[in-house]
Amino acid sequence: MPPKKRKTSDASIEGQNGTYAIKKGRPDLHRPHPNAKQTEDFGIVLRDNERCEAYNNGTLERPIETLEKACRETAQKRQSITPGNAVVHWFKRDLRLHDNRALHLAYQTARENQNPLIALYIQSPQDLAAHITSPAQVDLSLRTLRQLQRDLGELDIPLYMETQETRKAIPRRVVELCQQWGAKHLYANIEYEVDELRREAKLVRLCAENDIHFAPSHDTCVVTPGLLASQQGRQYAVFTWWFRSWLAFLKENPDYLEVSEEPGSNPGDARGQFANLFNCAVPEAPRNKQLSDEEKSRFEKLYPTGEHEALQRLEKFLEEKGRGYEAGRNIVAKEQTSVLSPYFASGALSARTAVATAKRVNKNHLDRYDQGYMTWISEVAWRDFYKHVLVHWPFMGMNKCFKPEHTDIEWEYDEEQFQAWCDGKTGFPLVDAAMRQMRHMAWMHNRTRMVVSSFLSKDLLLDWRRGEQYFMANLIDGDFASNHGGWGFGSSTGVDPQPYFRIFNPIRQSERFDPDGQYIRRWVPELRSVQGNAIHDPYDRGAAATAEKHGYPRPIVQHAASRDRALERFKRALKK
Ligand SMILES: Cc1cc2nc3c(=O)[nH]c(=O)nc-3n(C[C@H](O)[C@H](O)[C@H](O)COP(=O)(O)OP(=O)(O)OC[C@H]3O[C@@H](n4cnc5c(N)ncnc54)[C@H](O)[C@@H]3O)c2cc1C
Repeated sequence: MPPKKRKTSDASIEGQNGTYAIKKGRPDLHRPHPNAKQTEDFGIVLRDNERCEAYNNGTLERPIETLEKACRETAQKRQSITPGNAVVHWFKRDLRLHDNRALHLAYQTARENQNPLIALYIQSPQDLAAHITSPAQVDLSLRTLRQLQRDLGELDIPLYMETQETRKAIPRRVVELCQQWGAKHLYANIEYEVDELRREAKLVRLCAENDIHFAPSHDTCVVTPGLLASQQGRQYAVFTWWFRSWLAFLKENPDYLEVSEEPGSNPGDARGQFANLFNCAVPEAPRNKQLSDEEKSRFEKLYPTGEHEALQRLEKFLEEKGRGYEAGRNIVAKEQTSVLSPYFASGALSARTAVATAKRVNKNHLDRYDQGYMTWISEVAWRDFYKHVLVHWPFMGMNKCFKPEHTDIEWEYDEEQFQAWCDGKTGFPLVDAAMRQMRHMAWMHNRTRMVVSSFLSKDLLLDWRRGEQYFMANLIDGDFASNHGGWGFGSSTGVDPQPYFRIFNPIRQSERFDPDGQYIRRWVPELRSVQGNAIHDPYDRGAAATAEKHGYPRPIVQHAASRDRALERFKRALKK
């Protein structure tokens, strides 16, 4: 059955009917959650559950609706704006020329009006701090900007970059720059996090007041958030149903997989006209986001810079590993996955291009022919799914769980155990290997992300939000929606989660997904000489002397007892 279209959103943000209004001055929305005292020590602001209810029953406007309303209410004004002397594209997490919706629109407008196109990037240390962006990701973005500047330069398009310390100042600054350059048209792609949507809404109004045409574009998802709904007109909370609807939508609307052309060269003498904007210095990483020289060169080797690399990796992966993906993707030592997530996160690669390319090599099918390609397409769809979820249930971006009762679970805050988990010293070899892989590569295999998130939240019963934060602070592919979604799955507190009573046994997971211990031996040198099955549980399987000799820690918890404790704690909160 084809999906019904949701009423509150569309591929174009303009022309919608808003039905919600913010009820201002509601103290219930600011009341702290009973667990807030404990979480605030870890920078986790936790409000009571009324906020979720307010979004769910429509008495609190969603940030996407705030943006839609701003676009709707300024639409008439926008129509009256005449072309200026330039068109601006504001790059954010869309650092590519290929298949970039807003950039393409910007170039079209520039060409129609014989205007030069100017590209803009603003680094905001406050934004990086708020999103806990890892130094590895900051470095990748800055490297990508350098590459982008070169590519744009070949088209005579300048890339102006600067740092704005205060995130609140950004909308005003963007308008100022447009005015300085005589630009009457501004383009940008929408970011779906709560603060970003609200900022975008503010900018839409500010631009309209200042005679600048700005209506941001949907770009980062293959299918725009808000377009898929169940027969009852609701947002799906279960991936399987949502994915069916996603596939049906793309079959009905194949244009959603059409990639946008790259911009062409600027007309006339753009170099002469905007000479001071060419050769702009790429911003420095803020102090607390800097890498050592050794880390820089390590990450650059692991994740070479830019969209050309991303597109090559995509083609190579599909050609060499795509068919074997379904069979091999869970074997953690096999390196059967694409490792494209850093490029999706920095925007060097669009999800649309990824799915369109996979469809092409899969004889033009999304859900037939080769199982490897089909599964890979469905994995890329998970990325869309979690963004749809965040847009519809914005409280998920406010430290809340999908179901309010899950926010009531009583978590532990044992610092020593948390540190052992971070350091890869829990005494559970697969968990430790994974945490050390992340420390070295700023990346972790999906299977082990599931294992370590389950271990933190169930075996250690530590607040999953601390793990979520630690991942963001360390992953090169940190992406709020996917990370939150993954942690919601592992801790059984999110949408479509692992049921709370199904608790991964880290030793069993190790036997299944690293059967010969190759991954463990690679990342845990203390266990390299351990033979056979003992690699999964050295202290209980006759390799205690070797493990001890090399300083490998004993397990910090007993899985069976921890499991019982977790079940009891979940049941108590869920009143089972
Ligand atoms: C606890 C936890 C935290 C996670 N945090 C992040 C994160 O911060 N950023 C991030 O991009 N992914 C995150 N994921 C999802 C997934 O682990 C990574 O996307 C994947 O491991 C990246 O490797 P790859 O590019 O080789 O993936 P492939 O297997 O090649 O998949 C291709 C692409 O599909 C997408 N994808 C695959 N699996 C998922 C998934 N489960 N959820 C969402 N998208 C998916 C990614 O964009 C990925 O690059 C998390 C998963 C868990 C369980």
